[in-house]
Amino acid sequence: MAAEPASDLEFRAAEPEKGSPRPLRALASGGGSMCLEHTLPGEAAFDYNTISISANYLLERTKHRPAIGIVCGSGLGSLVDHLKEREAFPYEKIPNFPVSTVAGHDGQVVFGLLNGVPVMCMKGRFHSYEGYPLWKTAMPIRVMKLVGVNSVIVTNAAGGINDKYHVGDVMLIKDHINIPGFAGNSPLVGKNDENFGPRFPGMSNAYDKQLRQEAKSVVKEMGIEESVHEGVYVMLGGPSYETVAELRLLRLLGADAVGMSTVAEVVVARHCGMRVFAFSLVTNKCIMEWDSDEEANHEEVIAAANARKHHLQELVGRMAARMAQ
Ligand SMILES: O=P(O)(O)O[C@H]1O[C@H](CO)[C@@H](O)[C@H]1O
Ligand SMILES: Nc1nc2[nH]cnc2c(=O)[nH]1
Repeated sequence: MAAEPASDLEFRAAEPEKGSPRPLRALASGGGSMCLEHTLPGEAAFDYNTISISANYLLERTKHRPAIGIVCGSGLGSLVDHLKEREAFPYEKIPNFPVSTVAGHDGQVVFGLLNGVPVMCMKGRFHSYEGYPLWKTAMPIRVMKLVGVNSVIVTNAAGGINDKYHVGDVMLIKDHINIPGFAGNSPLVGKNDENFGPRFPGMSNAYDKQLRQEAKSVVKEMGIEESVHEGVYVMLGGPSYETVAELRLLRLLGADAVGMSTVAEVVVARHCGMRVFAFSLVTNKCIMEWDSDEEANHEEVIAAANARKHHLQELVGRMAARMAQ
């Protein structure tokens, strides 16, 4: 008699190509609430029709018709806790949607009114270190697009590389460095779907200048200029945090803050013509000295996000109101 699998997940080897190492796939064995898919790098991205199924599922169930989307970073799910007329959809109920597996990422699409403005929020995002290919980490952006969203607010928790940055500071993102992209790992790899955008999208104005100006004026209104900067975000794959040598290299490259998300979402949002406003909350100061005994950890990331949630809720709320004008 075959042995029962020890858990919900059953690991089995996929058929390898001749001469290639054996990749492992984790498949849901059925009945469990979690479906962890370790997809292979070459797997084709969902096409327009498949994404339409996810979007239509939501459109048929929500009364809201948002033009603004919000992606909540680690520990920043509370950004959407005060929505009025809230309607929440767990990721596992939405057809074709991935599931969140990281602490601080709840796993719900939440619709509602933020300062009277209809918004669609991702309370929890996906990362490549969870086993998802980059196109799948950014697939919710395409769902947003088909729901009617034309501008996104993307948030994240990040380590501060710039030595002027302190824990709790906000960095308005003016540009990014796409390290996975340097190695050909992009959410747009594969056959281009012209329904979404062109084969070769430009990225030199990824972070909308006008929205950054609006954000600076909001920050002034809120009286928090001292703790807000503008800078460059660098994305690495994670899940390990950086070594001191890596952080020194990233500083030399011109990065001000480092994380493991955001860039794929922004690339996909720009590919399909959305306007992007993005910011990082600095949740930890990167350790740039070899004689330091400190180490970055996810608990401090979540704690720092929690400590600043009220300011960030206000920043996002005020930006949504301006973006809707
Ligand atoms: O980028 P978000 O999702 O905010 O989270 C950041 O925090 C986690 C590490 O603590 C990583 O997932 C990193 O990317
Ligand atoms: N890569 C990376 N991601 C983070 N997310 C929050 N802090 C950090 C960090 O220091 N490094």
